[in-house]
Amino acid sequence: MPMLLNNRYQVIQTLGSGGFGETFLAEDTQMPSRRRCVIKQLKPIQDNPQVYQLVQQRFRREAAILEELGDGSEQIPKLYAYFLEKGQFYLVQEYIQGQTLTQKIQQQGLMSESAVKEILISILPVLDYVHSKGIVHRDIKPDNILIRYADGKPILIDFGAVKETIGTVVTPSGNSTRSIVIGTPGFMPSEQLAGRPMFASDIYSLGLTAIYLLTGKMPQEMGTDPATGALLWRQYALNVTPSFAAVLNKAIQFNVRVSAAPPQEARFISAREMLQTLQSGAAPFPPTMPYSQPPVATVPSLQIPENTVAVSPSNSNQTPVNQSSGSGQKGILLGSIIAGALIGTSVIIGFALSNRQQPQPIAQQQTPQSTSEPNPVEPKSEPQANNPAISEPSQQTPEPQETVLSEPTPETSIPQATQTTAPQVDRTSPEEFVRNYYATINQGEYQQTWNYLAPSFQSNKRLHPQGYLSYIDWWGGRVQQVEVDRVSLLGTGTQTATVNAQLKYLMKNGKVVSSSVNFSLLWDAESSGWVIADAK
Ligand SMILES: Nc1ncnc2c1ncn2[C@@H]1O[C@H](COP(=O)(O)OP(=O)(O)OP(=O)(O)O)[C@@H](O)[C@H]1O
Repeated sequence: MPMLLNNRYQVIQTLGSGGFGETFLAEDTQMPSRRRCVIKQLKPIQDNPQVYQLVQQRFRREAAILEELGDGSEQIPKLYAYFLEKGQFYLVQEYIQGQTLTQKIQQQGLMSESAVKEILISILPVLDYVHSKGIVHRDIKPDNILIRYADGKPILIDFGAVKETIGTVVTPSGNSTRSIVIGTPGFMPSEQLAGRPMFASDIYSLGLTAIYLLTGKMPQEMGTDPATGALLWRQYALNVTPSFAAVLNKAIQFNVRVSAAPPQEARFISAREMLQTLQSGAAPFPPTMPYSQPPVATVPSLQIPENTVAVSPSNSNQTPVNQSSGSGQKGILLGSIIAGALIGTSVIIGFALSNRQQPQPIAQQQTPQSTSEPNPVEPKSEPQANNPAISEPSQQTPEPQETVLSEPTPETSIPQATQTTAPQVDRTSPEEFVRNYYATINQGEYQQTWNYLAPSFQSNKRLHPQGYLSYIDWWGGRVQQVEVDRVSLLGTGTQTATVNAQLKYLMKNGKVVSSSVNFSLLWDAESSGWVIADAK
């Protein structure tokens, strides 16, 4: 008797299976056409009622995001339904008839530069759209891009955020955390490995996916330059033009710190930037320019399967979970060993980067259309410029629309988080937090500092008309550095603090502007850290 899920979906075959559960091809018996669908089963990694309830809430929220993404782009499968059955979570998605990029290369051989460019030009707007919703895909690789038979368009599948949700665990002290890092060894940049996926992490993975299409080689199969750590891929793709090679090299740069590194040594900061560079046909920097690569790229020098793995950067006794790829190579044991090796690396990098639990990137902006330069207004002349979190609104920017993501859900909303009893020991002081905020900005870690803003503050349209893009326009584009002269505590509640910071902005145009900012901080129990609710 074939399996009937949710008393509705008739399973036809298993498409894949791994640590998170199985993926099925099924027929919807309650549709006249018995339309086909893909059902993804996800099992929570920790089995206890408290976790189950949390995962359930988060799963609902992630499902809402997937629904929105699928509805907003025809290159993302639609979410038809989600349900819970026998303690497991299921997503019912549109079935795309097509071939993964891995299957395509295996069957048809390497792709030409123009074919790869075409795929990038078609998928980058999708990625830009996903990022505009505050979502990092986390697992871009040849297995997770399908080329649809009907129109030849690339389709982005298998978003990692849902799996991360499934990886929710409760620590012995009773705090919940997303304890796992989702991604695929070789395709994952170091910041993601360290538990801090950024929008630019997807660019890195996409760059390596493009290199795979040109070379037929997985990242681990190619050597790295011992001096720079750069991936030595050009020898496998000799026909690639220098300008296209330079675009790909910029996509796979280790460095995502825009202000701290010369532009030629930093990764593209957004999908849109990469798209524009590709479309302009110009090299992003002279191809002979040296570039840096993540030293961690050399860590998994074993023969690594391209499977998605989940590793824990913060909880090393968490059993790593490995999910097999659709190609049928399981490699669970090897994957686990590698995941174990990565845990050590992750812990070190994770601690080096921050003491905060991985924040969920949340950005509420719609895909901004304007590519114009921001107004070169000095901080003093604009009230917003005195604000630590703001950027100059571009006058040509369309008003972003409210989205389902704009409203913090009860589970992540600051008010609720602040009702929870926060740990009273080992709390970073509010003053230290503010100093750390600017130190992190000075390091160019804008994604991280953006995540220090409460969702309601992020979605302040006056300050951030284009969401995160406005934020990095300001910090990455105009401000060279911020000097913190003095930080003083003005008041505290049990879960709140008001802090004044006396600042000096060193602007890129050479001006120096002094400013006084009052921060309203809230304690976020979920991430065990302060968040900025307001700044004036
Ligand atoms: N919406 C979809 N339409 C058609 N095929 C799909 C869809 N989603 C997944 N698949 C295919 O199903 C197979 C299994 O997919 P999935 O990626 O969910 O599992 P997996 O490869 O085991 O997981 P992971 O990539 O997370 O390790 C793959 O061949 C994939 O291409």
